[in-house]
Amino acid sequence: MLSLEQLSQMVKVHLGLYSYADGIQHRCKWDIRESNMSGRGLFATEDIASGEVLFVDRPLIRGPRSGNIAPRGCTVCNLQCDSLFKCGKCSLLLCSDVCQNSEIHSEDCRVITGWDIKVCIEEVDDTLLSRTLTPIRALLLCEDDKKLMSLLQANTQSQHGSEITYLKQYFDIPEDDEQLLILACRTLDTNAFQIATAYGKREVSMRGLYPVAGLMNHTCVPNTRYCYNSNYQMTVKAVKPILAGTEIFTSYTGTLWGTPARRLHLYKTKHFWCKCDRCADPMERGTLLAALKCYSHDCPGSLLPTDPLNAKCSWQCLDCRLKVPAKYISVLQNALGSLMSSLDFENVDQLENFLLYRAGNHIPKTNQIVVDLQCRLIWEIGEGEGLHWNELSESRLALKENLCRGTLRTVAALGAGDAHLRGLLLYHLHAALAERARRLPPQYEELKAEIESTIEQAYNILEGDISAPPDLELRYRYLGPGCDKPHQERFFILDA
Ligand SMILES: C[S@@+](CC[C@H](N)C(=O)[O-])C[C@H]1O[C@@H](n2cnc3c(N)ncnc32)[C@H](O)[C@@H]1O
Repeated sequence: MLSLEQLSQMVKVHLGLYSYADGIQHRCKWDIRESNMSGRGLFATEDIASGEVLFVDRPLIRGPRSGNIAPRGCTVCNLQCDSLFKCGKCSLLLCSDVCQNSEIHSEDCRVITGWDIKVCIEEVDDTLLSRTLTPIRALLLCEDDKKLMSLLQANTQSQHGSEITYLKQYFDIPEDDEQLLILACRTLDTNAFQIATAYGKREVSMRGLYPVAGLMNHTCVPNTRYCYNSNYQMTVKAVKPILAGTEIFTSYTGTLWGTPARRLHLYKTKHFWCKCDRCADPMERGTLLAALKCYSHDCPGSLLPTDPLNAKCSWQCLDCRLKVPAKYISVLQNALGSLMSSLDFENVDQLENFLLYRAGNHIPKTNQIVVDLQCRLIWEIGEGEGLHWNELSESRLALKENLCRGTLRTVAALGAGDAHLRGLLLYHLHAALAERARRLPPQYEELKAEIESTIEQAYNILEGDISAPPDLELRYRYLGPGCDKPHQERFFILDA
């Protein structure tokens, strides 16, 4: 078996930090060690400052995600569009002659047409082919990259790799290829990251196998964030100071999900029950993201798990101390699920109405469902169809500002540091404040400091991130600190 030292060296060659040819090793501030969490992990070898880049990883393979309900898109440019057609030779989905004649497609097509086909080519399920394309691309890797892939953890539960059984309905896949495909599926399911797409672009969701990032273990309040550039490179940065000797973590779940939802997701997808400090704290650092309304009708209190590390524990009301067994909690959670599925998430009027006037009857305002609705409204108000800045009522503008402030408080209470979500929320708060100042110029002096500091902090967090709002930099230049243009000119970008 390969030692950690050898793995470290392979990883550093992959990152371009180590060259076998001249034996030069560039410095980096972390190493791979045995982790108390599980298997191996990344550890800081020196103190790392907040915002520092830890590494820039590139994917061994990338391509569409494996979910059943993934929308259809071009397998070369990833765009979801109306002009999709199937390649006549391999059945992969494409959107144009350019994509069909591309090198990416000719390689994909070469692998698939190399297998004997069992049915007529038109009968091949293009959705299944898209779902299996990322592991198929593992067959194109050079030997060194195949070796690096094989060194990553690969969970072997039966769900991982089952898509290859379906693929075999259509193709006679040689044994060696099949083994590598199954390994790639397992390795991807254990390690892959969803790749963010450009802001507002209609692309299919993609995943990438980033071997260095894949060595990071999970905690529910991680000390890093990551972002992508247009070449699919992933930059991992510290979101808070990381002391030498400390483990470097990422998160495999949503930041604003409550503990039961996060733990169940981690168990189903990554096969472990998280026991981090946040999971162990019934109050989730005061955020109460999992809280449910007390079972007792006349009590305004919130129910929380008595022992969050035990999925079958009873819940207790913070006010009246009523204890509710786990089976009734599931009933409550299912009822909430049904209530939410009755909402039309595209309809901002309906969401706003539900949030302001109905949600409180069913759910505490700290619950993750309410927080999720709040975020949906934040992202839409000012940007969505019919909700552009010049179309907004005063009350909607004020609502956006309040929702941003409330969600920023939740993110801060969690101790998430300069997480990506904080950057986005600061950007949206800035945008709401700038719109207020544009409408009421006399208020500008009062708002100026906050307009400047929110866009500066947002810029520092989101700079270089492909999913950042496209006007981030312009806003930073015109509305951030240090701009020497007169007031009216600074605001011209909002009118543009
Ligand atoms: C992407 S790998 C992380 C690196 C892995 N430890 C290794 O040795 O390659 C993900 C797997 O690591 C394990 N893991 C990660 N974080 C964990 C945690 N907080 N607690 C328990 N297991 C964890 C789980 O088995 C999970 O499926």
